[in-house]
Amino acid sequence: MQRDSIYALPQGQVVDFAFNEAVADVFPDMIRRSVPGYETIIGLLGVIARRYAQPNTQIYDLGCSLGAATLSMASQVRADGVRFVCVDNSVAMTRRCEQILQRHLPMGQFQVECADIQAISLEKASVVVLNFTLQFLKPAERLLMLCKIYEGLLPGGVLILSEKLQFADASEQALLTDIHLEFKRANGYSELEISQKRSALENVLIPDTFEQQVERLQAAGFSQTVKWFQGFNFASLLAVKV
Ligand SMILES: Nc1ncnc2c1ncn2[C@@H]1O[C@H](C[S@+](CC[C@H]([NH3+])C(=O)[O-])CC(=O)[O-])[C@@H](O)[C@H]1O
Ligand SMILES: O=C(O)C(=O)Cc1ccccc1
Repeated sequence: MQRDSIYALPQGQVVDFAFNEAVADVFPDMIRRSVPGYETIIGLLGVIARRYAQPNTQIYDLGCSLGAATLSMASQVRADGVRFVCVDNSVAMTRRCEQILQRHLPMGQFQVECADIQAISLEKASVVVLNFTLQFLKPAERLLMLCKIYEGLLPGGVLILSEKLQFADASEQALLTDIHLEFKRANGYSELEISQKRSALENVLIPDTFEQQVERLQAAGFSQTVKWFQGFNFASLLAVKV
């Protein structure tokens, strides 16, 4: 695995974060050292998918990056005739994702598409995964995305939604942000790396509060929403279409 040193040297002017070739090259290391609980979430979302996957349906991995969520689900799901549809709008990611999935899954069991997740249509979905992807859409566009997912889900289907959280309470926000910084330091990131990446993400990753997430899921039609994981300021929810 290649080590992430993208923000190790001073960058006169830090440009907005993008999922380009350089990021794709180091992505597994970057996300593991940046998102507390990432590997646990990947493993456990496979267990959730196993419960909700229905025979002869599709499982969508939206903002799939290198396909980690799909690989976990493919190893867990037992239902017959399930197809994985992996979508990401970064060519750097989808090219690598295609190669990785080819090594692990039979052809015909998956499809990788380079597209904006807002532009695709979902069909016969029993499981939809948004693992740290919704946070990169413009806030005003997030509800419409969830409405589309709700429409595409079959009855009894599930959305697994993982997001970086913001907190309305200032002291909770300060504490969890601070512990997240400590987590990054503990994983070997320098103060320069941490601060340059923070600037790069400032206008790109805009977190919502847990309350906003639940309200929006309800507005989209989901009647049951459960938070099943939280690691500091990162959480994962599941929302069921009854
Ligand atoms: N509008 C969009 N359309 C399609 N893709 C998008 C869009 N916006 C962002 N992306 C893609 O969403 C992914 C977000 S990373 C997901 C990790 C993965 N789920 C994992 O479980 O390893 C999370 C992170 O890096 O914090 C990137 O690959 C973007 O190109
Ligand atoms: O690094 C951070 O602070 C994050 O919020 C997570 C992240 C992880 C990988 C790419 C972009 C953002």
